[in-house]
Amino acid sequence: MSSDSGQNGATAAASPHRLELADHIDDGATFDYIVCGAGSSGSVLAGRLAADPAVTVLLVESGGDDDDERVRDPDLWPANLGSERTWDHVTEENTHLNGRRLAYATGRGLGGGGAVNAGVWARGHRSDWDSFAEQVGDPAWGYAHVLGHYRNIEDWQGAPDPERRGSGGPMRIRPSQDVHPLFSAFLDGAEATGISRFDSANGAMMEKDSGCAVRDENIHDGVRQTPFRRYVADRVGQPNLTVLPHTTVSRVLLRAGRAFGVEIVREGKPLRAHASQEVVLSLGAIGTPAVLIRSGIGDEAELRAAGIPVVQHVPGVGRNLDDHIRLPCVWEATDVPLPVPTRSQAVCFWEDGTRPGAPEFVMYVSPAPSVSPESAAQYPPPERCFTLMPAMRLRGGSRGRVRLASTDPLTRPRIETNFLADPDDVRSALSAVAMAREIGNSAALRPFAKREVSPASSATDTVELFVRNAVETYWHQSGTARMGRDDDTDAVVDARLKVHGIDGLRVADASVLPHVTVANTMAPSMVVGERAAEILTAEHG
Ligand SMILES: Cc1cc2nc3c(=O)[nH]c(=O)nc-3n(C[C@H](O)[C@H](O)[C@H](O)COP(=O)(O)OP(=O)(O)OC[C@H]3O[C@@H](n4cnc5c(N)ncnc54)[C@H](O)[C@@H]3O)c2cc1C
Repeated sequence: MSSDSGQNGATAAASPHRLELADHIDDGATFDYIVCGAGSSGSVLAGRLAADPAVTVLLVESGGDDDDERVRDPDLWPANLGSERTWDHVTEENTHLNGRRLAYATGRGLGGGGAVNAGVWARGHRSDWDSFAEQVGDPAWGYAHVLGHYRNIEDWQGAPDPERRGSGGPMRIRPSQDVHPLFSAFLDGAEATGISRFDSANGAMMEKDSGCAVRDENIHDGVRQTPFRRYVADRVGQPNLTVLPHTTVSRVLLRAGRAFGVEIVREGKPLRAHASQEVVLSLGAIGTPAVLIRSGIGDEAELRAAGIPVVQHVPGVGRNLDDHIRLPCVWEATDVPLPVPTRSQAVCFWEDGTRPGAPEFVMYVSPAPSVSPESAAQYPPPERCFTLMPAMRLRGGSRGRVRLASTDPLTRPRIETNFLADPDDVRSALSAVAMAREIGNSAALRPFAKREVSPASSATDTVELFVRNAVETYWHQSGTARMGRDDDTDAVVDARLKVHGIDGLRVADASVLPHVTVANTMAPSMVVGERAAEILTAEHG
């Protein structure tokens, strides 16, 4: 392996954080496993597989290395948006959002979304995991089993909870420190609505219908703990692991119903890498369906229309795109000092009875304007303000779809979010905004709130117009290659993450989740990486 002379040149070579990454592979080189995508799931999987020195692993990533202050310092996370560290997808027009197109970024580079995100550690609710286990018919996806994965993943720094929290795992997790009074007031305001307060957002609270707490975060000594840094970086240099950045997977190589490698593009040149055991797609909920479709695995009518030879008719590929929608509501702030970093230190969850026992709503706070361009035009945010950001899950009728716009691997896919297509989701959005208004206008937040800016009304028509202009993604794209039972014709992979009808090909990332978890999706994506490692190790030794 030689030094990566990619984007940062000589200056970056002096950095103590710089890793000696591969800068080429031979055309036709063979590895036991090829893991495609070095994001939250792929990093966990590649790191776990490479722990066995007898196993060779190629980890391919389209983006660059992670030697970047915007990765290390979680307070700089917004600076990653629009940079080379993100795929800056833009959705198709959505008639339910007044024809708006949404910015729809995902992470790019070593660590993927886990290197650019806001550093919230949110593990998913018991009901999420139990519903996955039920949908795939395998208790190994259930909460009880997943708690074991979390105990292995975490090095928990908060109040001891040995039943639920791990110690000594790769990810150092702690409750947010030095909580600013704005966030304490937010928690007081949430409690005043009847929501109970918990010690941690990821302990017993993830077994209740509602709750509020200081958030947990994957930050240690001010440095973000990325899945890549914590699972892979220490193994870079091992002879059995090749990490190849700046390399894009164009398609899976398939013969007689079996995957035997991938076609990749590096510096504009196509190359092939072969896998003697398995190819795993961990390209995220937008990247994975795009590569499956380019490989001839997808809806046969769509493949034919794109001129791609049909290898396997799997109609669910790219469908069921799930996410949280975010509904930022703004208050002008008083002269009381506001926190400087834009990361929320508190969170609350609640349910509306759609899925009894499963919270549908989550809310964070930003001490800054965090609104869509259309909402900003309608309700200009003052210079000093804070934003309450309720978010909600979508019902089935509002799920979206990812399709190819071109067979070129670097051309953005077409993404339809379909947000708010289901009329019941409009009703839920109105109730989410009502809860934000109750907390934002509560006595607890009065010292911080000079006046409500948006929506500042309870009139249904006004709030509905506000909602359709305000909706934004929470960047929790999931579900586009979802797991399901063998007789579930819309599922893409089975409970063991194997692509239906194809041997030697698995998917391990947020795209396999049948629905988005209650809050953020990095930790659940890491569990998918852990499950994939558990499955592959059990099957291949
Ligand atoms: C701005 C932002 C803020 C977020 N905030 C939080 C948060 O605070 N907490 C939280 O839990 N979650 C957060 N998330 C979500 C979380 O980061 C993702 O859900 C999670 O990283 C998904 O993991 P993944 O492995 O499925 O995909 P990713 O982490 O996206 O990894 C996929 C990788 O595959 C690579 N790739 C894609 N296509 C190709 C190709 N053809 N060839 C080669 N490589 C390719 C990508 O570059 C990427 O590195 C945030 C996401 C974003 C974008």
